[in-house]
Amino acid sequence: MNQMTSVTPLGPSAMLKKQAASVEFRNVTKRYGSVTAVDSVSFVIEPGQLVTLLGPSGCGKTTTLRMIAGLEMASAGQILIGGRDVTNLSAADRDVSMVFQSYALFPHMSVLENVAYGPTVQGASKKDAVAMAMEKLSLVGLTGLEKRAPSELSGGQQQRVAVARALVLEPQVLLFDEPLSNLDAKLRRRVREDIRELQQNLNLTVAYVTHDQEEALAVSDRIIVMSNARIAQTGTPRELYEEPADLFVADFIGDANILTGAVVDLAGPQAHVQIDRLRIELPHRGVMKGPVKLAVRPDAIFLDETMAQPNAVSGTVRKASYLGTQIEYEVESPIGELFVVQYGRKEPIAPGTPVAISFALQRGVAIIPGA
Ligand SMILES: Nc1ncnc2c1ncn2[C@@H]1O[C@H](COP(=O)(O)OP(=O)(O)OP(=O)(O)O)[C@@H](O)[C@H]1O
Repeated sequence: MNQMTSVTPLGPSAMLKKQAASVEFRNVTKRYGSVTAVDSVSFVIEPGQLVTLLGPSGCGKTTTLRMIAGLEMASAGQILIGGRDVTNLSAADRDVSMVFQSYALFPHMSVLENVAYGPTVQGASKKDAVAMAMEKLSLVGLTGLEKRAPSELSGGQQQRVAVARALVLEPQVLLFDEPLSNLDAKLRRRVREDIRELQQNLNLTVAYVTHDQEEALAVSDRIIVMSNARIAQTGTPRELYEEPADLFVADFIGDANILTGAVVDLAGPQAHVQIDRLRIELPHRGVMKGPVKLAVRPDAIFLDETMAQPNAVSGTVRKASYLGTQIEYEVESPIGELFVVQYGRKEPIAPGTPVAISFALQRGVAIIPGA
């Protein structure tokens, strides 16, 4: 594989600011022999949006990203960038740049040379290439470090060089393949915020691969959740968290208590759901009367020691962990073992204490259709 970050040629208009472009997959499939890595996937990334491809190892997200770049060719289907069919175009003809997980910096070149390399190879004069590189290094906050070798930089700084090198040819689309995986936990948060800020300030179209759901929730305009080579659900972070389409998404995005209940009545857009002694009303999302699964977020469950709740299930606290900003509980109840998170400065409820369990109905409880 070509380890050069940029896969974009420098055309005559490369010095001009380009418009962010859309990316569209129409029933795209990728097969490696008998393995189907991506199976008839369709989506649209709107211009100027940051969209993450999120899913467990082996679900097909890297293959999808590499097909946008033209580093893998689709076995079937159509890929459009900015409305142009690029399905059969090589990487060099797609106007796309990629930041690789490993950064792929040239160790024997300075920071400046690394960033100026792409424009130089593509025919820019040395002066223009240096000017373009300096501008991008300034954008990523590395002015002053131009002469250093990559080995003289921290992991976070190396990552920024990789971003500057991908930006320098002003591609229509920028791709990130697990960009934070070589950084320690503390840096990760800062760098992901930097990437998001840069993307928004420059109005870039970005496709971003991660298997970390928290990272995806934090940086994305929209998330494409993949499972077994297919799309499980596409939506904003909030839509995925609050209205997971199936048990896989409910479990993969954030923590969820998966409970069994029954729709006992349908009234307009609302479903009346019975879970033991709890009766709740939720938007029905196409469910029929009968058994359903519910995904209940840990912070949508309330525990009350007074036991005086009319619409509540009784339970017993089994474990309480005080974590500073939150207290986490394991609670035993007739509706199952519950994982509960409470925020705010409170004394933890002691293990063994009987509690009344109720749900926040406005948010954090979702019906899973078809479950
Ligand atoms: N070059 C290849 N030859 C054969 N099979 C491949 C090849 N590349 C990927 N695959 C297979 O395709 C499937 C999807 O791989 P892909 O790398 O896209 O997954 P991923 O979601 O990015 O996983 P990870 O998070 O582990 O990188 C996997 O089953 C993988 O083994």
